[in-house]
Amino acid sequence: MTALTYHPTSPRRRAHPGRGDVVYPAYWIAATALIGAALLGVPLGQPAAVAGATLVFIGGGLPHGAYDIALLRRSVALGRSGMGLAVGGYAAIALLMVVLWMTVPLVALVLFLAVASVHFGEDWQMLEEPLLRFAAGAAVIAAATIGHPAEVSALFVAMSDPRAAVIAQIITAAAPVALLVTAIGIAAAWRDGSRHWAAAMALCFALLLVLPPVAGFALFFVFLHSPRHLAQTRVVLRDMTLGRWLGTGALLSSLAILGWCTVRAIAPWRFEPIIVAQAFQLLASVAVPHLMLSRWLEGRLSAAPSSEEKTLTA
Ligand SMILES: CC1=C(/C=C/C(C)=C/C=C/C(C)=C/C=C/C=C(C)/C=C/C=C(C)/C=C/C2=C(C)CCCC2(C)C)C(C)(C)CCC1
Ligand SMILES: [Fe+2]
Repeated sequence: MTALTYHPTSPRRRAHPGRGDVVYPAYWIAATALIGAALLGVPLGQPAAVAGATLVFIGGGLPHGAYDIALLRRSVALGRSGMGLAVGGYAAIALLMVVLWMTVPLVALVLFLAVASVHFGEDWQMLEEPLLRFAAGAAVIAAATIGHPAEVSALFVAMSDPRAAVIAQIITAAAPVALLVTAIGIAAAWRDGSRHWAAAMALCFALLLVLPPVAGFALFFVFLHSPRHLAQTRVVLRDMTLGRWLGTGALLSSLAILGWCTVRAIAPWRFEPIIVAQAFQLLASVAVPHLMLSRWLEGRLSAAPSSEEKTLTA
């Protein structure tokens, strides 16, 4: 992994050389283990393996959004009522997304995929062009879909309704363009010094293409996307004790799961999605406030660069 340091650059360049080049050894270990399992013929697409991958992406991925409110508190001074408003607003937006899943699941699915593309595109801070970043974000979905159209289509349908198969078809049609644009993004990231990230993402896209979709997604989400967030967050919240850091992650992630289970138990649902579909619906629900907050915080930081930003955006 590369140290989280700031690289000074020309004031006209948005992206800093080597910026965002954060990959931990755990990623290479997990990727190697998955390749080994696939070569040994482990059935990674079977229900038990999908359930395992679901546990991994919920347990390992959910905590990375748990510090959103703590980050907000570092950015603006919040009194008691301000805190209540922030937490309430965050939970209300997530709840609104849950209501969308209940009432218009197809709209929720389209919104989820769009939000995910923008959010995963934020990992590509080394790319200056917003369209390149969006394509790179969308390529995570595109690679899994073009590699396993039937499985992804079935998952989309399980999350929403039978018309979702058309969405999988549209993504399959658009996938070559997204992947081609992303290849340019990878080359640019490599050229500009973010070599660990470029190599890790190139391998991840290849694995998303060949491995069953939930396994490939768990690898990306838990070992590439979340650690980047967590590393940046830890820099800002460095004075949090380890106990409080772990406690916040565990508590808020558990609350999000508990909230999901409560709503599922008391609200009238028209359908009963399988567990992996529900796990993606839960992610989608917290993804919306997570994206809104991360964009707002980034906007504030770029409007008022501070010494903290120098480390935060490294
Ligand atoms: C603070 C707070 C809280 C918590 C929170 C949290 C914990 C968050 C998290 C957040 C997060 C954690 C986010 C995430 C995001 C994610 C995403 C955005 C994802 C995406 C994905 C996708 C898009 C996928 C796709 C697919 C499918 C679905 C199938 C298969 C294939 C594929 C892979 C393609 C609460 C609510 C309790 C309360 C208030 C405050
Ligand atoms: Fe995230």
